[in-house]
Amino acid sequence: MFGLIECVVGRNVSSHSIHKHWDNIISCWLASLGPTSVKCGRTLMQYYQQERGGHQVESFEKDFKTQRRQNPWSKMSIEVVDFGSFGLGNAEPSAIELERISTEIIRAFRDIGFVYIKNTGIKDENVFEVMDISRRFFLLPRDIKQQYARSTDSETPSQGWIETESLNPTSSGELKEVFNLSTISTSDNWPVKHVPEFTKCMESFFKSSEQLAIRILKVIAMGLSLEPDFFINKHTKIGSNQNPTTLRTAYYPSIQKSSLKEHQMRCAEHSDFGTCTLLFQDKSGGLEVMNKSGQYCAAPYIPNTVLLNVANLLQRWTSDALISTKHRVPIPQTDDMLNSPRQSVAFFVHPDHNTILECCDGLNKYPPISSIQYLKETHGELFPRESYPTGD
Ligand SMILES: O=C(O)CCC(=O)C(=O)O
Ligand SMILES: [Fe+2]
Repeated sequence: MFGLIECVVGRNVSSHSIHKHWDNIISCWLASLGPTSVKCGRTLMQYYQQERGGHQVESFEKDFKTQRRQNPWSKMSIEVVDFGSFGLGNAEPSAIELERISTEIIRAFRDIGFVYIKNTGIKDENVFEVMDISRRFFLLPRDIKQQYARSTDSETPSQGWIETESLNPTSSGELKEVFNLSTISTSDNWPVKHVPEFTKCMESFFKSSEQLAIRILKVIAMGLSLEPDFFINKHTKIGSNQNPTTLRTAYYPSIQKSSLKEHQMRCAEHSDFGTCTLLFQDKSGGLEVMNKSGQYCAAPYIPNTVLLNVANLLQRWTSDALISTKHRVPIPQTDDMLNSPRQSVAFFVHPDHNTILECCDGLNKYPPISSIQYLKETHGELFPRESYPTGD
């Protein structure tokens, strides 16, 4: 799209015909809306405002909205739910208010599997602190980071630094590195010498994310007409080696176009494994979520929100009533974005290893299975050991 813009503006044509070209471009573009449309839309809107005067903006907005209605990707807009009354630091709100929150979240979970929640008590400044401190780790030399690499055959197979991974085996490798924290209050495997604040900052963010996740588990249960503690009781060992819940800080370096492999992504198409995920993106955004028609649309950064999504195990647990939706982070389109590193922080919520997952509607669509067995069967490469601690 931007190539096209430069190409047209670069031609020696009258201002009238530039506008005509723009109208054509916009019509074509609107007719073939793609994943980056939202961002392009804003840029084009600015063009209209700056170059053509306010009178055009109204018609542009009208066209844009009409086209959005006609295009399947645009049918997926991710709702923003206000969690303020139940945010961290607040006591439990009234039953009516809890019902509103749970109804709104479950509606989004049934529909597209993703929802933004705002006023959670976790602020952008907390998120950016994790990103700033972890970036200092990611910028260390490789041989130092290797000392903190995860070991998949340990009891905590996700803990530590991962240089590169492929969430989707058909992808050509992902352009990211990550550091995972799953067991807190263990003194080993922290780069204390190099980034002294790293441990404290990650552990503190882990604890706030866990507290928020517990509140979210409550509203999910209520929205499904289950006992409010139904899920909470199965997530009691978060932060220990009996539960694989993981806080992940991810660093996506800037990209050299010439070294890109075919179909390579920053984060390949996948769905998450566990109960649900809390995702925090930096201001550059970049995440895309698949809609029901199989098309990707942008799930941009929205200040002071958490992007919450259903993961595979919760889909199975709810007999597919809640949807674990595919998502990805593709290679950005503009040179500016290619030259900018990207960061995100995710909290992957999982039940305790020994939880027996039985379809919670009682209809037994899927046979009961323990949570750790499910992970071993679906992601054996990440959980290769014969057994993992369960506390039984
Ligand atoms: O970095 C992101 O925004 C998304 C990462 C993600 O989806 C994942 O690691 O599961
Ligand atoms: Fe994911």
